Formats: sequence, structure tokens, C-alpha cells
Amino acid sequence: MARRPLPRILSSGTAQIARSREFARTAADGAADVLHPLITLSRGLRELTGLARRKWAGTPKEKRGPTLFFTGAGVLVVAFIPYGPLTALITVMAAAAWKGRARPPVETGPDEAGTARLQALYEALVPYFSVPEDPAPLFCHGGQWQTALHDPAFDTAGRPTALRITYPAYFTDGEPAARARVEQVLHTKSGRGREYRFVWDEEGNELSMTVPPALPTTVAAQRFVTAPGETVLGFTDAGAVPRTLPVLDTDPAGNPAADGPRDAAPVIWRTGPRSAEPHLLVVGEPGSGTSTLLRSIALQALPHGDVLVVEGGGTGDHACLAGRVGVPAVESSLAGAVSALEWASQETERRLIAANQARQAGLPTPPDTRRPLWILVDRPSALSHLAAADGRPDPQELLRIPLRHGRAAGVVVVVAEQTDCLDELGEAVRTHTRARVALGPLRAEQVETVLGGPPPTTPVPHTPPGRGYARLGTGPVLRLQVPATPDPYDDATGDGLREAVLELLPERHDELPQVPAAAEPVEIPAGQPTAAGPVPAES
Ligand SMILES: Nc1ncnc2c1ncn2[C@@H]1O[C@H](COP(=O)(O)OP(=O)(O)OP(=O)(O)O)[C@@H](O)[C@H]1O
Repeated sequence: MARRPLPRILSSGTAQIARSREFARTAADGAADVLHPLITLSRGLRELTGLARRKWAGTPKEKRGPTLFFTGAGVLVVAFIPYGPLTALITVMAAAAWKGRARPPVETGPDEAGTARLQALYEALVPYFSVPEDPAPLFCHGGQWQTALHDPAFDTAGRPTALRITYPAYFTDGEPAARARVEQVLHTKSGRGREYRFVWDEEGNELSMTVPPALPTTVAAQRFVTAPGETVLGFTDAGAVPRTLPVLDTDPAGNPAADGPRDAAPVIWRTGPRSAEPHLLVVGEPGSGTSTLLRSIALQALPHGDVLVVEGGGTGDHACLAGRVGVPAVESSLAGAVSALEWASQETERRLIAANQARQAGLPTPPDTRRPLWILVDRPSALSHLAAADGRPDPQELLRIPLRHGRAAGVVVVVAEQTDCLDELGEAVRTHTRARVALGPLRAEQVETVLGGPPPTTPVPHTPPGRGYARLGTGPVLRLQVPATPDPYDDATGDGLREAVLELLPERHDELPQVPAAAEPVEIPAGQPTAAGPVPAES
């Protein structure tokens, strides 16, 4: 069948409509160009008017009269000075043009790479947050990540640093194993090697994931502003503890930074008769900084007490304390350690008896029982090995009395041990050390074994020395960075840090001014530590 031509009006009409459309578009573009300044000015004037209205609404009622008066006076002055109205008009127009200028649109939401990452995260979570019976699943293959993932933030490498995830109410968020599976997926998909903090809101069915910034390693040994009986174990996240301390940062060479003190959140351990955690156990991998923490504690304890050091590792990490005022002994041999611990045990008993007698007589406790005695034991398991090889009793048994009665007698015990020797710690040490620190790249289960609670962030395989977690009694587990307190006798220690530590050390006995020969002999009370070493208490 032959094709009939289209009516003339239809074929020529299309071209005409297209031409009129083109004309209208050109006219609109031209008008927009011509009217653009006017549009800008009117937008700016609108914004200025809104600003003025908000200011007026925010002005208290009693101040409105004077404001109106001064504005009117200003208008009058402008009206009467030469060129005043013209200048005012130009100023207002300029302000309106500035306010009304077109600003580049602010980009919101993740970019293309971020979107792809979030979609991948969403897909990875589908098996965990969906069940086949759910008629309207929040998580389903091919679904939109925006339905369940909110408020994402990314680091410079494009990895998520914050995310809020809504999950269905039937997810078993009360089961640690179910939570751990989801955390593991998020951890793996968001990038390994970073610390993640997961907070489950079981009532709101929401999981928040954040990557807290690494704790700064810039705080070194210094005099901390603390009260007697308070010891700074290290520093934690801002806001995790109710208190802050002014601290001076140091540069990588160990010299004080020029910016002056800043506020940092300390992990403060309180000792003394009212402390609920009178003794401390520090556990770490080799080289994680356990000896450094003991050194830091010794430097803080020495202004107010005496410090007895027993070193099982035989590394000489605490040699800088030997011969200093307030340090009865630094022992590293088995025989020396046993005699020092025997003395400490008897001294604890002597203090207890003296304090009891004073209380019964209605007298204040004698001064020689009030000065705290610190017993720092670095790697006791090494001494236990040596003693067992010799067929001698375990020296850790000598810590039993100081650990059990130390709180009332002003005796504080701090034990540091390596993770692999944890099982060799005596029962007394494990029972009575309620303040705990875990240092180094430990697994979450290891941290939980030491602290009795899970870490608040996912531990990372590589940590700087002195980094870990702390827990005081049944309190929260806190992230911790111990202040750098290196051995000043170590050749690898920088000059700045060496100076900082040496400055905090008390004088050596041989640096003290010599007592003149004619002076009265000074009577040393029983049990009082002397420069020569521990004095056995009278039984
Ligand atoms: N908080 C810290 N800040 C900076 N450096 C530290 C910190 N703690 C330890 N270090 C450094 O790490 C190294 C090992 O520290 P330390 O000897 O205290 O570890 P350790 O756990 O006692 O290991 P080991 O038992 O093998 O001696 C040292 O060079 C020390 O200066």
C-alpha cells in the first residue's frame, strides 16, 4: 500500500516549534545575563533584611528603645552630611551584592570512591543483618546503602573513620559472638591496622563505628601536677576521664616544645589507705615498655616515699635508681632480691604493729609508718625460675604480706611481667593487684585476660612502646600511652629525654654534703631505709 504524505501543517509545524523554542531559550539566556546584577542585588537585600530582622528579634526588649534611637540618629546624620545619602546607598548596594553573590555549592555526602566503599560495606553486612522471612529487609542484596548506613566520614586515604549503622531489631545484639562477627566484617572492610571503637545501642538498634585518633606519644617524664598518693600511669582519650592535667609536650629529640603546656586526660592511680586498688600489675610483650612504666612510677613516688626495686630480668633497666636518696636498694641477683623482699615483708609487719599500737594508745600513727614504701618488682617469674632451679622457695611468696596488708601499712606493690610468663605469677600477686595495665600489641582476648574486661577499641598489631590499656578495679578499660621515661644510662636515649629523667631523679647519696665529724650521731629508727640499703626491722 502506498504511504500517504503527512498533512503539511504537521511536517512544517515541528520545525517552526523547534525554532520558537530556540528563540525563547536565547531570549531567556539574554534576559538572565542582563538581569543577573539585579537578581544578585535583590537576593543580597533579602538576606540583609533577614539578618536585620533576626538581630532585632534577638535584641532584649529593654534595649530596643536605645537601639532605635541610635539607628534613627545615625540615619539623620547620614541624611544631613554632604554626599551622605549617596555614600549610604552605595554601601548598602555593595553589601547586598557581596551577600547575594552566587557561592559554589557546598559538596555534601561521600564522593564516588566513598559511595562505592559504603555500598561494599552494606553488601558485606547483608548476611548478618537479614533473614529470608523478613518481608521488608533493611539489608538486601542490591539494596541502597543510604537506607542503613548514616553520617559517614572518611580519612585522607578514603577509608571510613565514622559510620552509624541501623540494624533490624531481630539481630541478636545481646550475643557477644554475633556482635564480634559484625565488628570483624566492618574492621576488615574499612581497613586493617587501625583502632576501631564500636558502640552498640541495643535500645535504638544502632551500631556506631569510629576510628579514634592515635594517642599522642609526645608526653615525656616531667613533674605532673598531682596530689600525694596519686600516680599518673599515662594519658588517655580526652573526655574518657573527668580530669585533665597540664603537660608539656616534647619534640622527637626530647626537648620541650615551645607551645607551652596543654591539657591532657590522665589515667591516675590512687594508692594509700583508702585506695580500692592499692597494688598494680603491668603485663606486656617484650619491649612494650613495662620497665619504662615502672621507672615512671618510681620517679613520681620518690618525692613522697621510698622505692625498693627488684629486677628479675637482669637487664639493668633500673640501675639509674641505685644509690639515690629514698631508694633502699636495687637488687637484681636472686640472693639480693630475696633479702630485700624479706626485709620488705618484715617492714610491712613492723609498720602494721606500730600503727596498731599507736591506734590502741589513742596516738597518731608514728611518722616512720606513714611514709609510703613502694616495692617495684620487674619480672618476678625470672627470679622464681632461678629459685626453683636452686631448690629454694619462690621469692614471690615474700610478696604475700606486703600485698595483703600493704594498704594499711603504707606499702604499695607494683609487679611487671611479660605476657608469656603470666601463668607463673603467684596467686597472691594475681589476687591482690586490682589496678592493671596491659601494654604492647596484644590480642583482644589477652587484654581481657589481664584486665578482666574487653578493650574499648580493636587492638592493632603494631603499637609504639608504652601504648596499651589500663583498668583500675572494676572501672572502665581505658586506652593508655605511658609518658616516655627512658633509661638515662642507655646510649640510645636522646639528650633531651636523658636530661628530663636525670632532673627528676633524687640526688645520689655520695653527692650529699658530708656530715661534719664532730656532729652528733643520728639515731636511725628500726626499719628506716638507709643509704647503705634496707635495715632489717627488729622482730
Ligand atoms: N612510653 C614510652 N614512650 C617512648 N618510648 C618508650 C616508652 N616505653 C618504652 N619505650 C622504649 O621502648 C624500649 C623498650 O622499653 P622497655 O625496656 O621499658 O620495655 P620492656 O617491656 O621492659 O621490655 P624488656 O622487658 O624486653 O626490657 C626502650 O627503648 C624504651 O625507651
